[in-house]
Amino acid sequence: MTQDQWGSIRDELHQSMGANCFQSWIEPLKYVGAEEGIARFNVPTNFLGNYVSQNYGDLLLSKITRLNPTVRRVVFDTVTAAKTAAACASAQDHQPEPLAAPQVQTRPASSPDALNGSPLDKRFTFDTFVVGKPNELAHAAARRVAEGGPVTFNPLFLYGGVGLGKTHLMHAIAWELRTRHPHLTVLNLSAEQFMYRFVQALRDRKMMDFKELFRSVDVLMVDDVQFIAGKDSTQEEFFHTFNALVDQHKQIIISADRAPDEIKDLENRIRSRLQSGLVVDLHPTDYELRLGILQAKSEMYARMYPGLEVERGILEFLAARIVSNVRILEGALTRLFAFASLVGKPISMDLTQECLTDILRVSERKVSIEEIQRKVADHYLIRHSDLVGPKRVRTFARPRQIAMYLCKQLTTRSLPEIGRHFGGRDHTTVMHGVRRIEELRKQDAQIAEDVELLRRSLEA
Ligand SMILES: Nc1ncnc2c1ncn2[C@@H]1O[C@H](COP(=O)(O)OP(=O)(O)OP(=O)(O)O)[C@@H](O)[C@H]1O
Repeated sequence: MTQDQWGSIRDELHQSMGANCFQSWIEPLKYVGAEEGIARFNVPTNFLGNYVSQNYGDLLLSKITRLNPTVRRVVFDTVTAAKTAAACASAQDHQPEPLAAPQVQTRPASSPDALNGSPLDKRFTFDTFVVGKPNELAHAAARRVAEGGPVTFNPLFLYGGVGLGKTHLMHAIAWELRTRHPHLTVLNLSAEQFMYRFVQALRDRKMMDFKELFRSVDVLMVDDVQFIAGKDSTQEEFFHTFNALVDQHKQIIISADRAPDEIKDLENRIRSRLQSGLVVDLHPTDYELRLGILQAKSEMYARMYPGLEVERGILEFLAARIVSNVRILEGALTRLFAFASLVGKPISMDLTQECLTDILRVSERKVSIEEIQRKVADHYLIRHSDLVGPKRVRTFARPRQIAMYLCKQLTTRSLPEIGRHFGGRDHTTVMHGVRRIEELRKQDAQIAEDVELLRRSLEA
């Protein structure tokens, strides 16, 4: 930031604070320069430095970062005439006095564009976000907002269940804006942090600062907005902040675990404000999206653990079995790679089942062997007795193998148990059947489609 730019910030502050306040607190600041992310000011007394830091620190930082996004901190050095003289004298003695001047600092911003909001997670970018049917609309809307053009829908309201990628998308927007429009001030924080800051500002009588800060951002992102339900004063302040930013055509992005009209104890005026832009939901993941995410993450892990890789069959198994949320899916893969590298074994199906027993048990869906047999028999228009009976003609043998394969994929039953349900067959017969279908799925499009159809109808 140049001295001229500081001059223009001073003018703005003069306007907004009023002459008295400005003369008391801002006029005495001497801007020294900005280096390595720190903007330095000299102040004549410790008291003034402390006061300005506590009461106007955030405001100054927000104005400075708008002009110079690399600045993360504002530091006030107390420079008195006596100290300057002492420093000169000691320099002449070649005994430099340690710089006794206390440095009063504003709290460091987590990253330049987030001011003091939540730090942005480096992993949460558009590049690492896997798009599928359940999240394609949310992804498209996020991309649109991240372009940073004229504000078309305000707010963008993203909602969906736990671990479905809301925070990931919000951070991706922030990263993208940072690259495309580095001059924009993006504040990203959770609704809980918003409330915390609000309460603190009330307690410290710094509401002016609070209001100024929130009204000075170009893009405001609030995660988990359902948190403010039932908290009346926070809602009130949020409402005013929201309106002020919308009036200035500043983009707001909100996330929540449910739609605005499902958030209880939310004032109606806020609810209708939240609905006034674009409301999009992230649907629960489907099999294809889970598989896509697993593939992307396993490629990443394969780079981190040279020599370890995971076969598609195992990824398909995990995608079919872990249906809860992406966080658990990721956790399973992390554990699998860490475990295999610790025990020094390749990632096999046995190792997967051993290492993930607890996750697989919790995620076990209530699909029974009987249900699978019934669906398969209906699909191929054969009788149940032929499906499990001894006849080896292909019209019965192929559906039987498909049913065995689905039992292995969708239940936690062991091979011998599955064998018992198929007319007391041996576990090696079941294993052969499962492997056969694994191969055929790659070679025979009709079988691949049948298996997929059956799996979907069993999962539904
Ligand atoms: N489509 C996706 N592609 C890649 N990773 C994803 C996707 N969806 C979610 N994830 C990952 O899943 C994890 C959980 O996502 P995130 O934290 O964004 O969920 P959330 O919806 O904000 O959940 P919560 O409501 O618990 O805060 C993150 O590690 C994220 O990277």
